[in-house]
Parts: sequence; C-alpha cells; structure tokens
Amino acid sequence: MNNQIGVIGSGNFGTAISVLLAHNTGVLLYARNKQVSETINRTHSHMGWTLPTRIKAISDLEEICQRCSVLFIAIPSFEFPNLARAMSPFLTPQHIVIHGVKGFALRDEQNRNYQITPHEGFPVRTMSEVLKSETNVIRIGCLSGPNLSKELLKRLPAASVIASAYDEVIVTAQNLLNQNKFKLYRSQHLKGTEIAGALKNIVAIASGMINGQNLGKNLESIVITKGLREMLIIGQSLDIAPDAFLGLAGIGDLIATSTAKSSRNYSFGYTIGQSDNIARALDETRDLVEGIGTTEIIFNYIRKANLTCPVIHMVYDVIFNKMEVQTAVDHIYAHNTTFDVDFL
Ligand SMILES: NC(=O)C1=CN([C@@H]2O[C@H](COP(=O)(O)OP(=O)(O)OC[C@H]3O[C@@H](n4cnc5c(N)ncnc54)[C@H](OP(=O)(O)O)[C@@H]3O)[C@@H](O)[C@H]2O)C=CC1
Ligand SMILES: O=C(CO)COP(=O)(O)O
Repeated sequence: MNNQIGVIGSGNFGTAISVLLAHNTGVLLYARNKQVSETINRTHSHMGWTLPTRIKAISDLEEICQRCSVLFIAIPSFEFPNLARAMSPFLTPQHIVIHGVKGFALRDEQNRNYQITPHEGFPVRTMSEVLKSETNVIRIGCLSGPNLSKELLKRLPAASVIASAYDEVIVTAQNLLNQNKFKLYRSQHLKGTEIAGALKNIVAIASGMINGQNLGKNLESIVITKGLREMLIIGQSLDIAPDAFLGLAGIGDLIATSTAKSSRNYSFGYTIGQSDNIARALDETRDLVEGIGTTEIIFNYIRKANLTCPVIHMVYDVIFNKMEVQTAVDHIYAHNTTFDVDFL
C-alpha cells in the first residue's frame, strides 16, 4: 500500500472530498466508468470543476483497495451493499473505511415494498452495518455534516463530523482533512450520526415543499424545528443518544439542506410545492434524492413503532399518496398541542 488516499464514487460528494483531501495528500479517485477516469486524468477536470493534479482517477476496484489503506466512500445508499460486496475480496482488517452516505440500505434487499412485520423493528441497515456484515473491515467511520458539495468545491468555509468507535479513524480523518476553513469535529456516535444524516433529508424535502408553495417563513421554521423533534424521537426509539442529532451532523446539516436551493432534497420538495404535480417532479428529477427512499422506509417504521411524526407523514402523503401540499400540511395541525419540547 502507498500513502495515497482512496475515494470511491466520483459524483458530487466524492469529487468534493477528493479536492479537500488533495490539500493534504495524494488522492486516487475511483470512477467505475473507465472513460470518466481517463477524461479526469487527461483534463484534470470533472463535472466542470478543475481538479488539483494530486488527484488521479482509476477504474479498477481491486487496485484502489490494494493501493490505499484509507478509503472514503461517497455513492448512493441503494448501491452501497453491491459495492461493499464487490470490494469485500480486496478489503482487509488493516483498511480504514469512512463513508459519507446519507441514506439506508434495506435489511432484506428483496423486500422493495418496504413491508415491515410488527416485531421486525428497524427495517434498515446503516452503511457501517453493511460494511460490518459484508466485509472484514473493522475500523469504520462516517463523515457527515453541512457539506453541500458545490460549496465545498468552491472552497467556501465548512466543517464536518467524523464519527467512529475507533480513535485511529477519527485521528486519521482529522489529519487528512483538517485545513484552513475546513475542520472535522469528533463523535463517538457512529450510528446516530448515520441516522441523523439520512433523516434530515426528509425534513429538507418538507421545507422545500413549504417554500415552493410560498407558505411562509413561520411554517418553514415549524417544519424544521418539528422535523428535528421527529429525528430525535426516532433516535430515542432506537436507543440512540440525542448527541448526534444536536451537533453539526444533525441540526447543522438540517439547516443547510432545509434552506439551500443547492440541496437536491430541498429542491425536489420545492419543485413539488410549485406544481403540486408529484408525477412530474419524480419524472423530472435527474439528481440523486436520497430522502425519497428514506421517507418510504421511515414512514413504515414510525407507523409500526407508533411514533407521531407529522412532518414525515406530510412528506409521505405528498410523495406516495399524491396528496396536495396544502392538504398534507394539515398533519402538522391535526394534533392536540401539548408541551413544545416533549423529547428531552
Ligand atoms: N452532494 C452532496 O452535497 C453530499 C452528498 N452526500 C451523500 O453522498 C452520497 C453520494 O452523493 P453524491 O456524490 O452527491 O451523488 P452523485 O449522484 O453526484 O454521485 C454518485 C456517484 O456514485 C457512483 N456510483 C454509483 N454506484 C456505484 C457503484 N456501485 N460503484 C461505484 N460508484 C458508484 C456514480 O457513478 P456513475 O456516474 O458511474 O453512475 C456517481 O459517480 C449520498 O448518500 C449523499 O447523500 C453527503 C454530503 C454532501
Ligand atoms: O447532505 C447534503 C449536504 O450536507 C447534500 O444534500 P442533498 O443530497 O440534498 O443535495
């Protein structure tokens, strides 16, 4: 192995991580499409961004695993189990693997209907759980925070969280990524950090819907605040400490994605809000919107777990029951108001 750091996934976030890493180290960036890696190496640019020459692209999964003992992964959650299985023969307990994925993988991948039997509990695996079950990697981490990739690629100031049960993972990530205007905070709450990153996408869709309909800043604030409450009570139901939800990877990322037009989850919700035409919004979306699958999974979970989550209910009804946004907003007003803060 050499001292290059591997990044798997050459989309928006993988490219942004590569550029941040290249400030401190050489980077091997894996693009599964050979033409893409050849173009990156020839032009030193990708998706319209000029890349530092310290980034070399590669399309051989075995080679990147052999050459890099530290690997970052940034691909869509629904592809993650396939990738983990493909990497498995090339990974060893010496590797450190850090993912930046904000979504879930179904426990039973055949069960695309997300049907959950009453005693099944949480129906999904986080990406660290996928890595643990599909590979023999031990030292696993999650990088999560308010990290809109376009802002990172423009080198605007940002910060993030590295969560892991292993100090080596945290220190390695901090040494590799810390730089002027980008800092990593540490967390021991790996699963909580992963869950917070996935759940905030649902709230970002809700906030986009509210703004697309011009329903005002008051309602936007209610949706974001009550959305955070729903993230926390889902966490509580899974015995997850609130810490992960209250820091940068929770409320920090929630603010970024629920207010930024450059968030794909927010802008998906915004498009729906503007047209109230879910079929068209789904049809027109070319970008990855992790929150759609997460909404379907989590809605089924909160129903079975008997949790009251009006914001998630609202998003579910608009996307999956084709309800108009104005009508779905009623979920937020359908409950007797009790204590404002009922979750701490
Ligand atoms: N963009 C952002 O601002 C941030 C995104 N994230 C999270 O990072 C994850 C990835 O998002 P993002 O980079 O934006 O998504 P993009 O859609 O921009 O890119 C996804 C990349 O993953 C690649 N890919 C898909 N499947 C595989 C596979 N099996 N093996 C190897 N490569 C694969 C795609 O390759 P191909 O082009 O060949 O299809 C593509 O390059 C998501 O979970 C997202 O929530 C986290 C923080 C910020
Ligand atoms: O998680 C993100 C920024 O932190 C990216 O959000 P989107 O996937 O909605 O673009």
